[in-house]
Amino acid sequence: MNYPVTELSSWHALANHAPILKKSVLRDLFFDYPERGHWFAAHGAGLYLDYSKNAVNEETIRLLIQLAEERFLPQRRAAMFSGEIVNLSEERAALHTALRAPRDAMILAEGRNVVPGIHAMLDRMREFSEQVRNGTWTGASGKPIRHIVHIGIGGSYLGPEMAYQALRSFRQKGLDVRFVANVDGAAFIEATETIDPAETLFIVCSETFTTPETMANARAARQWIVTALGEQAVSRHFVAMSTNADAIREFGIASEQTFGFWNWVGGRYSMESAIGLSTMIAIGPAHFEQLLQGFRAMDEHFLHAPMEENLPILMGLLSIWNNNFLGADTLAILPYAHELRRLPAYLQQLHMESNGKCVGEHGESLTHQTCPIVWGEPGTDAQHSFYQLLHQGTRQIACDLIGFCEPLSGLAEHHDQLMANLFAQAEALAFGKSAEDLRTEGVSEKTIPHQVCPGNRSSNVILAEALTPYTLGSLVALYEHSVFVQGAIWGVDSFDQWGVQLGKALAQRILPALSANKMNFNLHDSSTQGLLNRYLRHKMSTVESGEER
Ligand SMILES: O=P(O)(O)OC[C@H]1O[C@H](O)[C@H](O)[C@@H](O)[C@@H]1O
Repeated sequence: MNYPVTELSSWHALANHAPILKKSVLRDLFFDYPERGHWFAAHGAGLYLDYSKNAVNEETIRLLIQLAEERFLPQRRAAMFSGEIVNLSEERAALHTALRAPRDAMILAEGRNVVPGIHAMLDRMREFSEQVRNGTWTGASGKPIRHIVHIGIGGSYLGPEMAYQALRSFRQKGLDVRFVANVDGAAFIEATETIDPAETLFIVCSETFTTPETMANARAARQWIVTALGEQAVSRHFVAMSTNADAIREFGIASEQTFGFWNWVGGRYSMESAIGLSTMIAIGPAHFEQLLQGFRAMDEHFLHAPMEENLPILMGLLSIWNNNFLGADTLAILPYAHELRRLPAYLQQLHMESNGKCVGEHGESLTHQTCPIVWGEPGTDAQHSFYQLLHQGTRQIACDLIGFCEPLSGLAEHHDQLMANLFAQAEALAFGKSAEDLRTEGVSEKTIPHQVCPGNRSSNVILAEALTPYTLGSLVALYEHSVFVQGAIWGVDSFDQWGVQLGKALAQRILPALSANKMNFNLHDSSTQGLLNRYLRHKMSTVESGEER
Protein backbone atom coordinates (compact mmCIF):
# COMPACT_ATOMS: atom_id res chain seq x y z
CA MET A 1 0.00 0.00 0.00
CA ASN A 2 2.96 2.29 0.67
CA TYR A 3 3.98 2.14 -2.97
CA PRO A 4 4.00 5.57 -4.75
CA VAL A 5 0.95 5.77 -6.97
CA THR A 6 3.05 7.21 -9.78
CA GLU A 7 4.94 3.93 -10.04
CA LEU A 8 1.88 1.78 -10.61
CA SER A 9 1.45 0.27 -14.06
CA SER A 10 -2.04 1.77 -14.42
CA TRP A 11 -0.67 5.26 -13.63
CA HIS A 12 1.95 4.85 -16.37
CA ALA A 13 -0.70 3.53 -18.74
CA LEU A 14 -2.93 6.54 -17.99
CA ALA A 15 0.00 8.91 -18.56
CA ASN A 16 0.62 7.29 -21.96
CA HIS A 17 -3.07 7.33 -22.77
CA ALA A 18 -3.64 11.01 -21.82
CA PRO A 19 -2.09 12.62 -24.96
CA ILE A 20 -4.62 10.78 -27.13
CA LEU A 21 -7.54 12.20 -25.16
CA LYS A 22 -5.92 15.63 -24.92
CA LYS A 23 -5.88 15.72 -28.71
CA SER A 24 -9.39 14.36 -29.07
CA VAL A 25 -12.27 16.73 -29.43
CA LEU A 26 -15.51 16.09 -27.55
CA ARG A 27 -17.43 16.85 -30.75
CA ASP A 28 -15.60 13.99 -32.48
CA LEU A 29 -16.00 11.65 -29.53
CA PHE A 30 -19.77 12.20 -29.70
CA PHE A 31 -19.76 11.94 -33.51
CA ASP A 32 -17.88 8.63 -33.41
CA TYR A 33 -20.06 7.23 -30.66
CA PRO A 34 -23.51 8.84 -30.84
CA GLU A 35 -24.80 6.84 -27.85
CA ARG A 36 -22.07 8.28 -25.64
CA GLY A 37 -24.46 10.42 -23.58
CA HIS A 38 -26.34 7.30 -22.67
CA TRP A 39 -23.41 5.03 -21.88
CA PHE A 40 -21.16 7.41 -19.98
CA ALA A 41 -23.76 7.90 -17.28
CA ALA A 42 -24.71 6.20 -14.03
CA HIS A 43 -27.33 6.58 -11.35
CA GLY A 44 -27.83 5.68 -7.72
CA ALA A 45 -29.44 6.92 -4.50
CA GLY A 46 -31.68 9.35 -6.38
CA LEU A 47 -28.91 10.99 -8.40
CA TYR A 48 -28.11 10.74 -12.09
CA LEU A 49 -24.54 11.44 -13.18
CA ASP A 50 -23.84 12.24 -16.83
CA TYR A 51 -20.06 12.20 -17.25
CA SER A 52 -20.07 11.85 -21.01
CA LYS A 53 -18.81 15.40 -21.46
CA ASN A 54 -15.45 14.53 -19.95
CA ALA A 55 -12.54 13.77 -22.24
CA VAL A 56 -12.66 10.03 -21.63
CA ASN A 57 -13.26 6.90 -23.64
CA GLU A 58 -13.86 3.31 -22.57
CA GLU A 59 -10.15 2.67 -22.27
CA THR A 60 -9.78 5.65 -19.90
CA ILE A 61 -12.47 4.27 -17.59
CA ARG A 62 -10.93 0.80 -17.72
CA LEU A 63 -7.51 2.16 -16.76
CA LEU A 64 -8.92 4.35 -14.00
CA ILE A 65 -10.71 1.36 -12.49
CA GLN A 66 -7.49 -0.61 -12.74
CA LEU A 67 -5.79 2.23 -10.88
CA ALA A 68 -8.44 2.01 -8.12
CA GLU A 69 -7.85 -1.72 -7.83
CA GLU A 70 -4.07 -1.39 -7.79
CA ARG A 71 -4.53 1.19 -5.05
CA PHE A 72 -6.67 -1.28 -3.05
CA LEU A 73 -9.70 1.00 -3.08
CA PRO A 74 -12.22 -1.75 -2.18
CA GLN A 75 -10.09 -2.77 0.81
CA ARG A 76 -9.65 0.85 1.92
CA ARG A 77 -13.38 1.46 1.59
CA ALA A 78 -14.11 -1.63 3.72
CA ALA A 79 -11.56 -0.47 6.30
CA MET A 80 -13.22 2.94 6.62
CA PHE A 81 -16.74 1.55 6.92
CA SER A 82 -15.72 -1.05 9.50
CA GLY A 83 -14.05 1.41 11.88
CA GLU A 84 -10.41 0.57 11.26
CA ILE A 85 -7.89 3.32 11.93
CA VAL A 86 -7.74 5.06 8.57
CA ASN A 87 -6.67 8.45 9.93
CA LEU A 88 -3.11 7.33 10.54
CA SER A 89 -1.56 10.59 11.71
CA GLU A 90 -4.17 11.00 14.47
CA GLU A 91 -4.58 7.24 14.98
CA ARG A 92 -8.36 7.40 14.60
CA ALA A 93 -11.13 5.76 12.70
CA ALA A 94 -13.21 7.93 10.34
CA LEU A 95 -16.67 6.65 11.05
CA HIS A 96 -19.00 9.37 9.74
CA THR A 97 -20.83 6.61 7.87
CA ALA A 98 -21.86 5.15 11.26
CA LEU A 99 -23.77 8.40 11.97
CA ARG A 100 -26.38 7.37 9.43
CA ALA A 101 -26.31 3.62 10.01
CA PRO A 102 -29.67 1.99 10.87
CA ARG A 103 -30.50 1.36 14.51
CA ASP A 104 -29.85 -2.38 14.27
CA ALA A 105 -26.43 -2.06 12.60
CA MET A 106 -23.28 -3.06 14.43
CA ILE A 107 -20.14 -1.02 13.80
CA LEU A 108 -17.16 -1.40 16.08
CA ALA A 109 -14.71 1.33 17.03
CA GLU A 110 -12.00 0.20 19.43
CA GLY A 111 -13.99 -2.99 20.01
CA ARG A 112 -17.30 -1.28 20.96
CA ASN A 113 -20.48 -1.04 18.92
CA VAL A 114 -20.97 2.70 18.31
CA VAL A 115 -24.47 2.51 16.80
CA PRO A 116 -26.55 2.47 20.05
CA GLY A 117 -24.79 5.64 21.25
CA ILE A 118 -25.45 7.38 17.94
CA HIS A 119 -29.16 6.54 18.07
CA ALA A 120 -29.44 7.54 21.71
CA MET A 121 -28.03 10.92 20.71
CA LEU A 122 -30.40 11.21 17.75
CA ASP A 123 -33.32 10.41 20.07
CA ARG A 124 -32.29 13.19 22.44
CA MET A 125 -31.90 15.59 19.53
CA ARG A 126 -35.40 14.67 18.32
CA GLU A 127 -36.92 15.24 21.72
CA PHE A 128 -35.22 18.60 22.15
CA SER A 129 -36.03 19.72 18.59
CA GLU A 130 -39.71 18.93 19.07
CA GLN A 131 -39.78 20.91 22.31
CA VAL A 132 -38.28 23.94 20.61
CA ARG A 133 -40.52 23.58 17.55
CA ASN A 134 -43.76 23.20 19.51
CA GLY A 135 -42.91 25.94 22.00
CA THR A 136 -42.66 23.80 25.12
CA TRP A 137 -38.98 24.68 25.41
CA THR A 138 -39.18 28.31 26.47
CA GLY A 139 -36.65 30.98 27.29
CA ALA A 140 -36.07 32.09 30.88
CA SER A 141 -38.98 34.54 30.77
CA GLY A 142 -41.40 31.91 29.45
CA LYS A 143 -41.42 33.04 25.81
CA PRO A 144 -41.12 30.38 23.09
CA ILE A 145 -37.94 30.33 21.02
CA ARG A 146 -38.22 32.09 17.66
CA HIS A 147 -34.55 32.53 16.80
CA ILE A 148 -31.71 30.04 16.86
CA VAL A 149 -28.17 31.38 16.67
CA HIS A 150 -25.76 28.64 15.63
CA ILE A 151 -22.19 29.48 16.70
CA GLY A 152 -19.35 27.45 15.18
CA ILE A 153 -16.74 27.60 12.43
CA GLY A 154 -15.32 25.31 9.74
CA GLY A 155 -16.84 21.86 9.97
CA SER A 156 -18.98 22.99 12.89
CA TYR A 157 -20.69 25.58 10.70
CA LEU A 158 -20.44 25.10 6.93
CA GLY A 159 -22.62 21.96 6.75
CA PRO A 160 -25.44 23.29 8.94
CA GLU A 161 -25.54 26.62 7.12
CA MET A 162 -25.47 24.93 3.71
CA ALA A 163 -28.27 22.55 4.76
CA TYR A 164 -30.36 25.39 6.25
CA GLN A 165 -30.24 27.27 2.95
CA ALA A 166 -30.69 24.12 0.87
CA LEU A 167 -33.79 22.96 2.74
CA ARG A 168 -35.51 26.35 2.88
CA SER A 169 -38.86 24.99 1.79
CA PHE A 170 -38.85 22.38 4.58
CA ARG A 171 -38.28 24.87 7.38
CA GLN A 172 -40.80 25.62 10.11
CA LYS A 173 -42.28 29.08 9.67
CA GLY A 174 -41.68 31.54 12.48
CA LEU A 175 -38.42 29.93 13.57
CA ASP A 176 -35.23 31.18 11.97
CA VAL A 177 -31.61 30.10 12.26
CA ARG A 178 -28.74 32.57 12.03
CA PHE A 179 -25.07 31.60 11.86
CA VAL A 180 -22.08 33.21 13.52
CA ALA A 181 -18.71 31.86 12.44
CA ASN A 182 -16.24 34.70 11.90
CA VAL A 183 -14.49 36.19 14.92
CA ASP A 184 -15.12 39.58 13.33
CA GLY A 185 -17.56 41.11 15.82
CA ALA A 186 -19.67 42.28 12.88
CA ALA A 187 -20.87 38.70 12.40
CA PHE A 188 -22.21 38.48 15.94
CA ILE A 189 -23.76 41.95 15.83
CA GLU A 190 -25.45 41.29 12.50
CA ALA A 191 -26.95 38.02 13.76
CA THR A 192 -28.31 39.46 17.00
CA GLU A 193 -29.06 43.15 16.43
CA THR A 194 -32.72 42.74 15.51
CA ILE A 195 -33.75 39.85 17.73
CA ASP A 196 -35.08 39.56 21.26
CA PRO A 197 -32.78 37.70 23.72
CA ALA A 198 -35.87 36.31 25.47
CA GLU A 199 -36.79 34.41 22.27
CA THR A 200 -33.26 33.34 21.30
CA LEU A 201 -31.49 30.01 21.74
CA PHE A 202 -27.74 29.73 21.12
CA ILE A 203 -26.33 26.46 19.83
CA VAL A 204 -22.58 26.42 20.37
CA CYS A 205 -20.88 23.85 18.16
CA SER A 206 -17.25 22.94 18.43
CA GLU A 207 -15.73 19.50 18.25
CA THR A 208 -12.86 20.56 20.50
CA PHE A 209 -14.62 23.42 22.34
CA THR A 210 -11.32 25.30 22.24
CA THR A 211 -11.51 26.98 18.83
CA PRO A 212 -10.76 30.67 19.61
CA GLU A 213 -13.30 32.14 17.16
CA THR A 214 -16.13 29.98 18.50
CA MET A 215 -15.18 30.58 22.11
CA ALA A 216 -15.03 34.37 21.58
CA ASN A 217 -18.48 34.34 19.95
CA ALA A 218 -19.88 32.04 22.65
CA ARG A 219 -18.60 34.40 25.35
CA ALA A 220 -20.17 37.37 23.55
CA ALA A 221 -23.45 35.44 23.36
CA ARG A 222 -23.33 34.59 27.06
CA GLN A 223 -22.74 38.24 27.90
CA TRP A 224 -25.60 39.29 25.61
CA ILE A 225 -28.02 36.94 27.37
CA VAL A 226 -26.78 37.76 30.88
CA THR A 227 -27.03 41.51 30.25
CA ALA A 228 -30.60 41.19 29.02
CA LEU A 229 -31.98 38.41 31.21
CA GLY A 230 -29.57 37.75 34.09
CA GLU A 231 -27.13 34.95 34.90
CA GLN A 232 -29.85 32.41 35.72
CA ALA A 233 -31.11 32.63 32.11
CA VAL A 234 -28.03 30.92 30.64
CA SER A 235 -29.36 27.40 31.11
CA ARG A 236 -32.53 28.11 29.07
CA HIS A 237 -30.73 29.89 26.23
CA PHE A 238 -27.69 27.71 25.53
CA VAL A 239 -27.03 24.24 24.27
CA ALA A 240 -23.64 22.91 23.19
CA MET A 241 -22.25 20.22 20.90
CA SER A 242 -18.77 18.92 21.46
CA THR A 243 -16.56 15.93 22.13
CA ASN A 244 -15.14 17.90 25.09
CA ALA A 245 -17.69 17.60 27.92
CA ASP A 246 -15.35 19.13 30.54
CA ALA A 247 -14.86 22.34 28.56
CA ILE A 248 -18.62 22.73 28.10
CA ARG A 249 -19.20 22.33 31.83
CA GLU A 250 -16.53 24.92 32.53
CA PHE A 251 -18.30 27.31 30.16
CA GLY A 252 -21.42 26.90 32.30
CA ILE A 253 -23.65 24.75 30.11
CA ALA A 254 -25.26 21.85 31.99
CA SER A 255 -24.84 18.27 30.82
CA GLU A 256 -28.60 18.00 30.03
CA GLN A 257 -28.07 20.68 27.41
CA THR A 258 -24.99 19.06 25.96
CA PHE A 259 -25.06 16.84 22.90
CA GLY A 260 -21.84 14.95 22.45
CA PHE A 261 -20.23 13.24 19.54
CA TRP A 262 -17.05 11.34 19.03
CA ASN A 263 -13.49 12.02 17.91
CA TRP A 264 -13.89 9.51 15.06
CA VAL A 265 -16.14 12.05 13.33
CA GLY A 266 -14.12 14.76 11.60
CA GLY A 267 -15.62 18.27 11.65
CA ARG A 268 -16.13 18.43 7.88
CA TYR A 269 -17.91 15.06 8.01
CA SER A 270 -20.21 15.94 10.90
CA MET A 271 -23.30 17.75 9.58
CA GLU A 272 -25.59 14.80 10.35
CA SER A 273 -24.22 14.36 13.90
CA ALA A 274 -25.27 16.50 16.88
CA ILE A 275 -23.68 19.38 14.93
CA GLY A 276 -26.86 19.17 12.82
CA LEU A 277 -29.18 20.07 15.72
CA SER A 278 -29.96 23.47 14.18
CA THR A 279 -30.84 21.67 10.93
CA MET A 280 -33.12 19.28 12.81
CA ILE A 281 -34.86 22.11 14.66
CA ALA A 282 -35.36 23.99 11.39
CA ILE A 283 -36.71 21.13 9.25
CA GLY A 284 -38.04 18.79 11.95
CA PRO A 285 -36.97 15.29 12.97
CA ALA A 286 -38.94 13.54 10.18
CA HIS A 287 -37.19 15.48 7.44
CA PHE A 288 -33.87 15.02 9.24
CA GLU A 289 -34.49 11.28 9.11
CA GLN A 290 -34.99 11.58 5.33
CA LEU A 291 -31.66 13.41 5.15
CA LEU A 292 -30.03 10.47 6.98
CA GLN A 293 -31.74 8.05 4.61
CA GLY A 294 -30.23 9.88 1.65
CA PHE A 295 -26.76 9.61 3.17
CA ARG A 296 -27.40 5.93 3.89
CA ALA A 297 -28.60 5.21 0.36
CA MET A 298 -25.41 6.69 -1.11
CA ASP A 299 -23.30 4.76 1.42
CA GLU A 300 -24.97 1.53 0.26
CA HIS A 301 -24.47 2.47 -3.37
CA PHE A 302 -20.79 3.27 -2.75
CA LEU A 303 -20.32 -0.04 -0.94
CA HIS A 304 -22.11 -2.29 -3.40
CA ALA A 305 -22.42 -0.83 -6.91
CA PRO A 306 -19.85 -2.17 -9.40
CA MET A 307 -17.02 0.29 -9.94
CA GLU A 308 -18.09 1.21 -13.49
CA GLU A 309 -21.56 2.18 -12.19
CA ASN A 310 -20.48 3.58 -8.84
CA LEU A 311 -21.07 7.33 -8.66
CA PRO A 312 -18.51 8.31 -5.99
CA ILE A 313 -15.87 6.06 -7.55
CA LEU A 314 -16.51 7.42 -11.04
CA MET A 315 -16.50 11.03 -9.81
CA GLY A 316 -13.35 10.52 -7.76
CA LEU A 317 -11.52 8.81 -10.62
CA LEU A 318 -12.64 11.43 -13.15
CA SER A 319 -11.33 14.12 -10.84
CA ILE A 320 -7.96 12.34 -10.72
CA TRP A 321 -8.00 12.05 -14.52
CA ASN A 322 -8.83 15.71 -15.09
CA ASN A 323 -6.41 16.93 -12.45
CA ASN A 324 -3.38 14.66 -12.75
CA PHE A 325 -3.48 13.74 -16.42
CA LEU A 326 -5.28 16.54 -18.26
CA GLY A 327 -4.03 19.45 -16.15
CA ALA A 328 -7.43 20.72 -14.94
CA ASP A 329 -6.29 21.52 -11.44
CA THR A 330 -9.33 23.44 -10.31
CA LEU A 331 -12.90 22.22 -9.90
CA ALA A 332 -15.84 24.62 -10.25
CA ILE A 333 -18.99 23.64 -8.34
CA LEU A 334 -21.93 25.16 -10.19
CA PRO A 335 -25.29 24.40 -8.56
CA TYR A 336 -28.29 25.54 -10.59
CA ALA A 337 -30.31 26.03 -7.42
CA HIS A 338 -30.44 29.20 -5.39
CA GLU A 339 -30.87 27.04 -2.27
CA LEU A 340 -27.48 25.41 -2.88
CA ARG A 341 -25.60 28.69 -2.88
CA ARG A 342 -23.45 27.63 0.09
CA LEU A 343 -22.60 24.24 -1.41
CA PRO A 344 -19.36 25.48 -3.03
CA ALA A 345 -18.09 26.77 0.35
CA TYR A 346 -19.05 23.51 2.03
CA LEU A 347 -17.31 21.45 -0.65
CA GLN A 348 -14.22 23.65 -0.49
CA GLN A 349 -13.58 22.53 3.08
CA LEU A 350 -14.55 18.94 2.36
CA HIS A 351 -12.09 18.63 -0.53
CA MET A 352 -9.31 20.99 0.40
CA GLU A 353 -8.95 20.18 4.10
CA SER A 354 -9.17 16.49 3.30
CA ASN A 355 -6.83 16.23 0.35
CA GLY A 356 -4.79 19.45 0.31
CA LYS A 357 -1.67 17.59 1.38
CA CYS A 358 1.91 17.43 0.09
CA VAL A 359 2.88 14.37 2.13
CA GLY A 360 1.46 10.88 1.96
CA GLU A 361 -0.21 9.14 4.86
CA HIS A 362 3.12 7.58 5.88
CA GLY A 363 4.89 10.94 5.92
CA GLU A 364 6.52 10.57 2.52
CA SER A 365 6.84 13.59 0.16
CA LEU A 366 4.53 13.37 -2.80
CA THR A 367 5.66 14.21 -6.29
CA HIS A 368 2.22 14.23 -7.88
CA GLN A 369 -0.52 16.85 -7.74
CA THR A 370 -3.15 16.30 -5.04
CA CYS A 371 -6.39 18.16 -4.32
CA PRO A 372 -7.82 20.45 -7.00
CA ILE A 373 -8.70 24.00 -5.97
CA VAL A 374 -12.44 23.95 -5.40
CA TRP A 375 -14.53 27.04 -5.99
CA GLY A 376 -17.86 28.03 -7.45
CA GLU A 377 -21.07 29.98 -7.33
CA PRO A 378 -24.63 29.17 -8.30
CA GLY A 379 -25.81 29.37 -11.88
CA THR A 380 -27.13 31.44 -13.46
CA ASP A 381 -25.45 34.22 -11.42
CA ALA A 382 -21.97 32.92 -12.20
CA GLN A 383 -22.65 32.89 -15.94
CA HIS A 384 -22.54 36.66 -15.76
CA SER A 385 -19.26 36.79 -13.89
CA PHE A 386 -16.62 34.09 -14.39
CA TYR A 387 -18.04 31.81 -17.12
CA GLN A 388 -16.19 33.92 -19.68
CA LEU A 389 -12.99 32.33 -18.37
CA LEU A 390 -14.53 28.86 -18.37
CA HIS A 391 -15.40 29.16 -22.05
CA GLN A 392 -12.49 31.11 -23.47
CA GLY A 393 -9.77 31.27 -20.82
CA THR A 394 -6.41 29.58 -21.20
CA ARG A 395 -6.97 27.04 -18.43
CA GLN A 396 -8.81 23.76 -18.31
CA ILE A 397 -11.32 23.84 -15.47
CA ALA A 398 -13.35 20.80 -14.51
CA CYS A 399 -16.97 21.69 -13.76
CA ASP A 400 -19.75 19.99 -11.82
CA LEU A 401 -23.17 21.34 -12.82
CA ILE A 402 -25.92 20.32 -10.41
CA GLY A 403 -29.63 20.69 -11.12
CA PHE A 404 -33.12 19.44 -10.27
CA CYS A 405 -36.09 18.54 -12.42
CA GLU A 406 -38.67 20.08 -10.08
CA PRO A 407 -38.78 23.70 -9.01
CA LEU A 408 -38.94 24.47 -5.31
CA SER A 409 -40.57 27.80 -5.94
CA GLY A 410 -44.01 28.12 -7.48
CA LEU A 411 -42.40 29.90 -10.45
CA ALA A 412 -42.28 27.02 -12.93
CA GLU A 413 -41.31 29.23 -15.87
CA HIS A 414 -38.28 30.45 -13.99
CA HIS A 415 -37.30 26.85 -13.43
CA ASP A 416 -37.40 25.96 -17.13
CA GLN A 417 -35.23 28.99 -17.80
CA LEU A 418 -32.82 27.99 -15.04
CA MET A 419 -32.50 24.42 -16.28
CA ALA A 420 -32.25 25.50 -19.93
CA ASN A 421 -29.19 27.42 -18.86
CA LEU A 422 -27.66 24.43 -17.09
CA PHE A 423 -28.10 22.16 -20.12
CA ALA A 424 -26.90 24.87 -22.49
CA GLN A 425 -23.79 25.64 -20.47
CA ALA A 426 -22.72 22.00 -20.33
CA GLU A 427 -23.28 21.82 -24.09
CA ALA A 428 -21.34 25.03 -24.73
CA LEU A 429 -18.45 23.94 -22.52
CA ALA A 430 -18.16 20.64 -24.35
CA PHE A 431 -18.75 21.63 -27.97
CA GLY A 432 -17.95 25.34 -28.09
CA LYS A 433 -18.34 27.23 -31.33
CA SER A 434 -15.90 26.94 -34.20
CA ALA A 435 -14.70 29.55 -36.69
CA GLU A 436 -16.59 27.65 -39.41
CA ASP A 437 -19.85 27.85 -37.47
CA LEU A 438 -19.35 31.58 -37.02
CA ARG A 439 -18.48 32.07 -40.69
CA THR A 440 -21.64 30.25 -41.70
CA GLU A 441 -23.57 32.66 -39.51
CA GLY A 442 -21.98 35.56 -41.38
CA VAL A 443 -19.84 36.85 -38.52
CA SER A 444 -17.13 39.24 -39.73
CA GLU A 445 -13.62 37.80 -40.08
CA LYS A 446 -12.31 40.45 -37.70
CA THR A 447 -14.41 39.30 -34.76
CA ILE A 448 -14.34 35.57 -35.46
CA PRO A 449 -11.20 34.93 -33.33
CA HIS A 450 -12.85 36.71 -30.41
CA GLN A 451 -16.06 34.76 -30.72
CA VAL A 452 -14.62 31.29 -31.13
CA CYS A 453 -15.29 29.11 -28.07
CA PRO A 454 -12.85 26.21 -28.25
CA GLY A 455 -15.11 23.81 -26.30
CA ASN A 456 -13.58 20.61 -24.98
CA ARG A 457 -14.12 21.77 -21.40
CA SER A 458 -14.85 18.76 -19.19
CA SER A 459 -17.97 18.73 -17.07
CA ASN A 460 -20.17 16.43 -15.04
CA VAL A 461 -23.89 17.01 -14.82
CA ILE A 462 -25.61 15.77 -11.66
CA LEU A 463 -29.36 15.70 -12.02
CA ALA A 464 -31.97 14.75 -9.40
CA GLU A 465 -35.74 14.91 -9.34
CA ALA A 466 -36.02 17.47 -6.57
CA LEU A 467 -33.93 19.10 -3.87
CA THR A 468 -35.28 17.22 -0.84
CA PRO A 469 -33.62 16.25 2.45
CA TYR A 470 -33.04 12.78 0.95
CA THR A 471 -31.38 14.16 -2.17
CA LEU A 472 -29.22 16.52 -0.14
CA GLY A 473 -27.99 13.65 2.06
CA SER A 474 -27.22 11.59 -1.01
CA LEU A 475 -25.43 14.48 -2.72
CA VAL A 476 -23.25 15.24 0.30
CA ALA A 477 -22.36 11.55 0.74
CA LEU A 478 -21.52 11.39 -2.98
CA TYR A 479 -18.92 14.12 -2.53
CA GLU A 480 -17.66 12.71 0.79
CA HIS A 481 -16.94 9.38 -0.86
CA SER A 482 -15.54 10.94 -4.02
CA VAL A 483 -13.08 12.86 -1.82
CA PHE A 484 -12.22 9.59 -0.05
CA VAL A 485 -11.61 7.86 -3.39
CA GLN A 486 -9.25 10.64 -4.49
CA GLY A 487 -7.39 10.60 -1.16
CA ALA A 488 -6.99 6.82 -1.37
CA ILE A 489 -5.55 7.05 -4.89
CA TRP A 490 -3.15 9.84 -3.95
CA GLY A 491 -2.24 8.03 -0.73
CA VAL A 492 -2.95 10.97 1.59
CA ASP A 493 -4.61 10.98 5.01
CA SER A 494 -7.96 12.56 4.11
CA PHE A 495 -9.03 12.89 7.73
CA ASP A 496 -6.39 15.09 9.37
CA GLN A 497 -5.74 18.83 8.87
CA TRP A 498 -2.42 19.67 10.49
CA GLY A 499 -1.83 22.54 8.08
CA VAL A 500 -4.38 24.78 9.78
CA GLN A 501 -2.53 24.72 13.11
CA LEU A 502 0.42 26.99 12.32
CA GLY A 503 -1.59 30.12 11.51
CA LYS A 504 -3.76 29.57 14.58
CA ALA A 505 -0.70 29.29 16.83
CA LEU A 506 0.90 32.42 15.37
CA ALA A 507 -2.33 34.38 15.88
CA GLN A 508 -2.34 33.37 19.53
CA ARG A 509 1.24 34.66 19.81
CA ILE A 510 0.39 37.99 18.18
CA LEU A 511 -2.87 38.61 20.04
CA PRO A 512 -1.42 39.54 23.47
CA ALA A 513 0.74 42.23 21.86
CA LEU A 514 -2.24 43.72 20.06
CA SER A 515 -4.45 43.62 23.14
CA ALA A 516 -1.74 45.26 25.26
CA ASN A 517 -0.87 47.86 22.58
CA LYS A 518 2.75 46.71 22.68
CA MET A 519 4.98 47.93 19.84
CA ASN A 520 8.54 47.28 18.69
CA PHE A 521 9.36 44.12 20.49
CA ASN A 522 10.94 42.66 17.34
CA LEU A 523 9.73 39.13 17.68
CA HIS A 524 8.76 38.99 14.05
CA ASP A 525 10.22 39.49 10.60
CA SER A 526 10.34 43.07 9.31
CA SER A 527 7.22 42.66 7.22
CA THR A 528 5.03 41.28 10.03
CA GLN A 529 6.49 43.72 12.53
CA GLY A 530 5.88 46.66 10.17
CA LEU A 531 2.25 45.64 9.74
CA LEU A 532 1.78 45.21 13.50
CA ASN A 533 3.30 48.60 14.21
CA ARG A 534 1.15 50.26 11.61
CA TYR A 535 -2.00 48.64 13.05
CA LEU A 536 -1.06 49.56 16.62
CA ARG A 537 -0.10 53.14 15.77
CA HIS A 538 -3.52 53.63 14.23
CA LYS A 539 -5.27 51.88 17.11
CA MET A 540 -3.48 53.95 19.74
CA SER A 541 -4.05 57.24 17.91
CA THR A 542 -7.79 56.60 17.63
CA VAL A 543 -7.97 55.62 21.31
CA GLU A 544 -6.07 58.78 22.34
CA SER A 545 -8.15 61.11 20.19
CA GLY A 546 -11.36 59.41 21.33
CA GLU A 547 -12.28 58.61 17.72
CA GLU A 548 -13.04 54.99 18.44
CA ARG A 549 -16.27 53.95 16.80
O1 LIG B 1 -15.29 22.10 15.71
P1 LIG B 1 -14.07 22.81 16.13
O2 LIG B 1 -13.20 22.00 17.05
O3 LIG B 1 -14.40 24.16 16.75
O4 LIG B 1 -13.20 23.10 14.86
C1 LIG B 1 -13.65 23.93 13.84
C2 LIG B 1 -12.76 23.85 12.62
O5 LIG B 1 -11.51 24.44 12.91
C3 LIG B 1 -10.30 23.75 12.65
O6 LIG B 1 -9.30 24.72 12.58
C4 LIG B 1 -10.27 22.91 11.42
O7 LIG B 1 -9.69 23.62 10.36
C5 LIG B 1 -11.61 22.42 10.98
O8 LIG B 1 -11.45 21.11 10.51
C6 LIG B 1 -12.64 22.44 12.07
O9 LIG B 1 -13.86 22.02 11.54
